[in-house]
Amino acid sequence: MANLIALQMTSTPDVTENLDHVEQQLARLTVNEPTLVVLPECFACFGGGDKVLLSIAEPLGKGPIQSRLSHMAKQYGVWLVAGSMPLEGTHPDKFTASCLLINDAGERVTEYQKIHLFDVQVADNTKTYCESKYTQAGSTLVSVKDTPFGHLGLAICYDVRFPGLFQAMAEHQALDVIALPAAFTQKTGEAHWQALIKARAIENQCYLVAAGQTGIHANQRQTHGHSCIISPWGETLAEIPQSVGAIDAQLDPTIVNRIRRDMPVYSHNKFRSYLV
Ligand SMILES: O=C(O)CNC(=O)[C@H](CS)NC(=O)CCC(=O)C(=O)O
Repeated sequence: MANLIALQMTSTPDVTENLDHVEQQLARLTVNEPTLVVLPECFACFGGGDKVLLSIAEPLGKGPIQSRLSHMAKQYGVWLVAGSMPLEGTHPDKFTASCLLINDAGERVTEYQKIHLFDVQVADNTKTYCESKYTQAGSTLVSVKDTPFGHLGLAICYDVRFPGLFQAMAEHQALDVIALPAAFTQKTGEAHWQALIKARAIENQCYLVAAGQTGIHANQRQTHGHSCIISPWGETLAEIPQSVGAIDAQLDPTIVNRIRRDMPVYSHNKFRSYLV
């Protein structure tokens, strides 16, 4: 057994304030089994604009944000999926939206760079989202086999709309958990969030831990919240509507195995590419 946790936040442009908040939440946990804590997209800095994000972008493996995350993971004995944070890319005017997986010894296990960027018109007060203006898209799928949580897949926010990403991660081995840091808009979240996260959990027959931003941010953007932990059968195991805080659920591998035994969609699938 293992424990799955999502932190829901209303992050501000102030990095120290946001990291202090993460630390307060971690300090409250009782950890006596492997614990995965998923932080929202842009947990360290939100609503300050792209110049601020560019100014705090760190090289991979170096810098105050990564160093503090590593200390916290070790001190509180948890695995961290550090939402997304800006890291220096290869383009001088852009950063990557990077999700770091840090183990309970404080070591970086992997980095995933958001692949699908949110260049979308939304009928809210922001109207035009153009993430690619300041974000350099990733192009590599990242999942990690053999974690204490099984085969763990990483995806960020808008990525959840592209089921092919998850199918590709599961090509050779089914996913056991999907970690999904997010900052869904209030508008699109109301319409689609729950259906999307449930669909990804059901079709992959895996746990899904979705950690969201919530509330109204410094730039007046409103995010949807509704952080959720979904079971491999599509049940909502834990949910926090629009407040700030933590939710948790148990990961039980026997449930995953039973669902896959009774309904073996993974082996029934005629569209896995190596079968075609
Ligand atoms: O740019 C930042 O400050 C932080 N990044 C985000 O908030 C990102 C890109 S704008 N948001 C999303 O991907 C929302 C997706 C979404 O809402 C949907 O798919 O409906």
